[in-house]
Amino acid sequence: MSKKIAITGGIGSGKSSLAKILAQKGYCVWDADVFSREVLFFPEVQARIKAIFGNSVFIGDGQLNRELVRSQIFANAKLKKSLEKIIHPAIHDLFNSKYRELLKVASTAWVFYEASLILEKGRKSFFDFCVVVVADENVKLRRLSEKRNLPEAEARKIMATQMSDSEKISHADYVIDNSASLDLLEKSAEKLILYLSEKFSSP
Ligand SMILES: CC(C)(COP(=O)(O)OP(=O)(O)OC[C@H]1O[C@@H](n2cnc3c(N)ncnc32)[C@H](O)[C@@H]1O)[C@@H](O)C(=O)NCCC(=O)NCCS
Ligand SMILES: Nc1ncnc2c1ncn2[C@@H]1O[C@H](COP(=O)(O)OP(=O)(O)OP(=O)(O)O)[C@@H](O)[C@H]1O
Repeated sequence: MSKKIAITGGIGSGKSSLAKILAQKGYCVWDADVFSREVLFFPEVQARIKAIFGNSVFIGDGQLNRELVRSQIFANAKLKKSLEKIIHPAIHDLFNSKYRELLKVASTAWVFYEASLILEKGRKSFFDFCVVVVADENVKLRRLSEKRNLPEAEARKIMATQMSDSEKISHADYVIDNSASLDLLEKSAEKLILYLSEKFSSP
């Protein structure tokens, strides 16, 4: 039986790093941030975003000016909600249509789905299993600033809109602490696979 396994966690916790390790091990891994970039090219999605944010949020080739939208939505909860109301249903539809296609050819595949807002949006029950990645706040802030060039003040603003790690942990089926090295994250990924293989029997 196929399984949908959510990987969630706060900004900078290491979801993408865990997802990358799993993909390197050959698992099927999808990324909600990639889906969100894809749906942003859908004409109906662009039209609705333009109606709220104005034409200037799209630059050449129909690309979203991400920095501009980021600065607007994390300073204005109403705008953030409006954007999510447009993008999230489109992402959900894309997931479902991809999942249906996958099941036609691989009915026992596990799909790992990396997405930041699964718990905030009450989407846990859509998945068979939910992995929460956490890391110490200072570690997340340092990584985001040094490796992603995201200033601490901006990172904190985004964190303030997300569920705290302690609350996320209370909803998790499995928790990975990624405060230490990438080698240790790889070991945690291996342990996770062993756990899932016992729980679900191998894919
Ligand atoms: C605001 C946008 C344009 C900023 O783009 P940018 O390239 O700077 O960031 P990126 O998309 O890589 O997101 C980085 C991280 O920010 C956090 N984040 C993004 N959107 C949100 C949100 N709506 N609420 C809370 N945190 C968010 C997540 O932890 C995410 O992993 C972009 O994040 C976006 O379109 N957000 C709305 C869609 C959404 O909710 N995405 C997140 C889940 S799919
Ligand atoms: N254990 C680690 N050691 C060192 N650097 C790490 C570790 N884990 C992640 N990083 C780095 O920290 C940054 C944030 O990690 P990552 O992108 O995996 O987080 P994320 O949870 O996917 O963030 P976002 O919510 O923004 O998508 C990245 O630059 C990544 O390379």
